[in-house]
Parts: sequence; C-alpha cells; structure tokens
Amino acid sequence: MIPTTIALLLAALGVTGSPVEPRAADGLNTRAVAAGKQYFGSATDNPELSDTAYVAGLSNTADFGQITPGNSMKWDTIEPSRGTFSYTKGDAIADLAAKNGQLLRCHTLVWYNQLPSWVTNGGFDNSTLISILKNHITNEVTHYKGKCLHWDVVNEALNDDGTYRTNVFYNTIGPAYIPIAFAAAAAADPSAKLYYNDYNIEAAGSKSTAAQNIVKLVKAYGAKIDGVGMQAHLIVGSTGSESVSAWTANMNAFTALGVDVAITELDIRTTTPATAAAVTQQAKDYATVIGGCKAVTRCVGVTIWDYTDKYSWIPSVFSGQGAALPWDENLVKKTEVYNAILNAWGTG
Ligand SMILES: O[C@@H]1[C@@H](O)[C@H](O[C@@H]2CO[C@@H](O[C@@H]3CO[C@@H](O)[C@H](O)[C@H]3O)[C@H](O)[C@H]2O)OC[C@H]1O
Repeated sequence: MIPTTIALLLAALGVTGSPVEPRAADGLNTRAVAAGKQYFGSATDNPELSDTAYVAGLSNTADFGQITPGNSMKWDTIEPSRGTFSYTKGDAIADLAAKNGQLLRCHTLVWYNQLPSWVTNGGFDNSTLISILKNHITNEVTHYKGKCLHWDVVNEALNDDGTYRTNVFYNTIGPAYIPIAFAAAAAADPSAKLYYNDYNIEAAGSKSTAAQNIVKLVKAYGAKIDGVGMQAHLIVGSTGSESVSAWTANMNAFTALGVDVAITELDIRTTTPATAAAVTQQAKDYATVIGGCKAVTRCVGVTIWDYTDKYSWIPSVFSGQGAALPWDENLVKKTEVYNAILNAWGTG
C-alpha cells in the first residue's frame, strides 16, 4: 500500500494511474465489517427480483454483504414431490449473490412450515422418514456445496415454553431428527457453517435455554453445529430485554457452548401507519440489536428480513402491523433508522 501522503503527492504531480487504493463506500455492511463482523445482509425473494430499482438497492454491497433467500430454498420449493428436486428459484438467489460478490446464507433445510403435504401427511415410519430427511438434506446441500456461508439446518424446533414443537419429524423420529439433520448437512458440505435458527431466543428464558440444549444435544450426538441464529422478528419498544447488555448476556450463553451466533431475520414492526414517535423508538431498537451483536465477538453478522417495507412479510401475517424495515414502501431510506444502524456499528 502506498502511504496516503505519497499518493496525494503523485496525484499533485500529475502522475496518473497511481495505485491509490479506493476506500470502500460507507454503508451498513462496510460499517459492520469495520466493526469486525462478516456481513450486514438482507433476505430477498424471487418475485421482487424483477423490480430493477429494488435489485439495485439489494446489490449495493456497501449496505448488503450477504443475502438470504426468504423462501426459495425451503422444502416445498426444493422437493415438492418425493425425489423431485427443483433448484431454479434457489439458484436465482445464489447466482445474484455470486454476481454481486455477496455472501449467501442458505435457509432452511428442516422446518415444520412450508413443508409439502407428501412429507407431513405421508404416514412414514421412523426409518423411512429418516431416510427421506437425509436424502432431502444431502441432495440440497450437495447442490449448493461451496456456495453457502451458513445453512439454517433446523428451523423452529421449539415451542415458546422451551418444549419441543410437535411436528412430523419430532412425532416420528423424536428429538434425534435434529442431530441426524446436522450430521447429514455436515457430510454433504463440510465447509458450510451449520446453524440452528429460531425466534424468541433473543432474550434469556426457557426458550433460549432450550435452544442451548439443542446445541448440546447435537454435540452429544457427535454431529457438528457451528452457530445459532436468532431470528429477531421484534416489535417497536420491546426489543427482547431492551438493553445491549441483556442481548450480549444471552448471546454469551450460546457462545460459551463453543458456537457462533447471528441475528438472522431482523425486522421491528409497529402499528401502521407508523407515528414519528414509533420511528424514533424503532431507530433506538435497531441500535440496541446492532449494539448487542457488535459487543459479542462471536456474533458474526446481522440480516434484516428484506430491506424495504415494499416486500416485507409482516403486513400479510400481522394484521395492521408493518413499517418494520429501514427502507419504506417506495424504496426510500428512512434516514433516522438507517443512521441509527450505521452509528451503532461505529464510525467505520
Ligand atoms: O403464501 C406463501 C407465503 O405465506 C409465504 O410467506 C413466507 C413465510 O415465511 C417467511 O419467512 C419466515 C419468517 O419467519 C421465520 O419464522 C422463518 O424462519 C422464515 O422463513 C417469508 O418471509 C414469507 O415470504 O411465502 C410463500 C407463499 O407461497
């Protein structure tokens, strides 16, 4: 690297083409990386990829160093009927990440939701369902081998009270379906980091403790687990325990088990239309979450669950709620919220 003073002198002397290294543009991702994280990222989905202005924003690597498919790598898309695999939609997201030079978080292999009825209602016995589970994971992880920084291997295996959620996998195989899934994913792509992902584990409590027990379970089985994803679908004014120290204490309970943590699906919703006071509180809430991740060395990054209210999943699921993201429905940056995230990462 040429020292800046020499580079400026060369430029003043008219020496063109001198290798002055460009500074990375300022943005949410560059600030996160400057704070020691791997990325700040966004989820995306196939329908919005035809929106040119949207894609331009998503492809701005100053803001987004990683993308996550919101739906296109889920079981119902990938293996809609037994043994028939369809990767077109997932590939479109993976290809966009590669084209932009962005990391890819792959989401998700085993979830009770968006699971085709041939699995849910198939009436399979234990050994058949284990073989279906392993086959699905092996096929999908092999297809994306080398492309996924992370895989969300198992999503939402827990109820809010910390008990196991009953679903076809739990009911047929028992909790062993979780380590079986991790072992199959590790065998198919040894270099991908493997995550357990859930909501309402951002604050200490019975569900967080149960998620820590899942880490122990997978390890006790002899399988690899690298991280825990905290979804963080939050409500304005109630960001978990509402302080950076509460976030870090909870994250540290996971990292003490030898795993990384990541905020994987962050959005902070409010009643719509959002009031000015709600937006101000939302900016503080985003800063609290970012501050929690920043303070924990093994918190590797933060992903928002799409970047604009135009494509947020919130209004369709939580009636009367929305305005959850840092860009509005017209793809206009919400300055107060955006700047709060920037500044929470630090001055860069
Ligand atoms: O009609 C469906 C539509 O309902 C579906 O919506 C998606 C549902 O999943 C959303 O992501 C999840 C959000 O919360 C966490 O619990 C999960 O880990 C995420 O996967 C996604 O954003 C919605 O788009 O999309 C497909 C349509 O056919």
